[in-house]
Amino acid sequence: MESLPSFSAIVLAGGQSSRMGRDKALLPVRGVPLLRRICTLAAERATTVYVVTGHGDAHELIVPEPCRIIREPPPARGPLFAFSLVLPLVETEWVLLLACDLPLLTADSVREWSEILPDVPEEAIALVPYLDRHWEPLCGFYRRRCLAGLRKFIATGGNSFQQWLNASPVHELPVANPRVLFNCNTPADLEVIIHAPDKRPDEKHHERDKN
Ligand SMILES: Nc1nc2c(ncn2[C@@H]2O[C@H](COP(=O)(O)OP(=O)(O)OP(=O)(O)O)[C@@H](O)[C@H]2O)c(=O)[nH]1
Ligand SMILES: [Mg+2]
Repeated sequence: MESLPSFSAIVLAGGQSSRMGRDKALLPVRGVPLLRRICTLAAERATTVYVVTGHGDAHELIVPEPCRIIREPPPARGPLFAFSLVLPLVETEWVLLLACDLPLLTADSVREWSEILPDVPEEAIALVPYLDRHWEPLCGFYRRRCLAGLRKFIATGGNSFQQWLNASPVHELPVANPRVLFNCNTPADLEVIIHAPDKRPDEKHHERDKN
């Protein structure tokens, strides 16, 4: 049997959780903190998992053993910048970038998506879901060599994933079940996940990130 393509993972966990009102990464869903859940899932498939956070002391206690915590110095400068900080550490051609607030993402989806990697055109710098005329940048794969373009974009004052990806050659990642991308940003989103996890979380009822 052909072996699956290898990739690393970067989990971003250094946000301010201003809409949630408390650190999302620590929120338990069915007894497991969101950050711990996503790290465990990523570690099932990725060769190395990097967790980028400015909240290192609290996060160290819940991040599972094989993951590497990369402490980001304050002030937090947003997800695009945090990604650029850790990308130089990545040794595989592909890296899966993940937010910590994806409670419905499954290891099966990640495995399925990773099988597409060998077929992504050489010129593409990333394989990212595109739904409702928006990229879902914090649940997508990036080629390590996107770093040069990313640094240039940041140097010109850029901080939006949407703008960066719109200006770059990106391959769309087809997502059969968009529910797995559900993003838990607010107390209302958390309610849905805790009390009605099987209800289809409605796009209209959860706030999109402004990345
Ligand atoms: N390391 C790092 N992660 C970040 C930063 N900003 C956001 N993130 C992470 O990126 C992911 C998506 O961000 P959001 O869902 O907007 O989270 P947030 O910024 O904490 O929340 P809001 O303040 O409500 O926008 C989350 O996993 C955050 O923890 C940052 O400056 N550094
Ligand atoms: Mg979010």
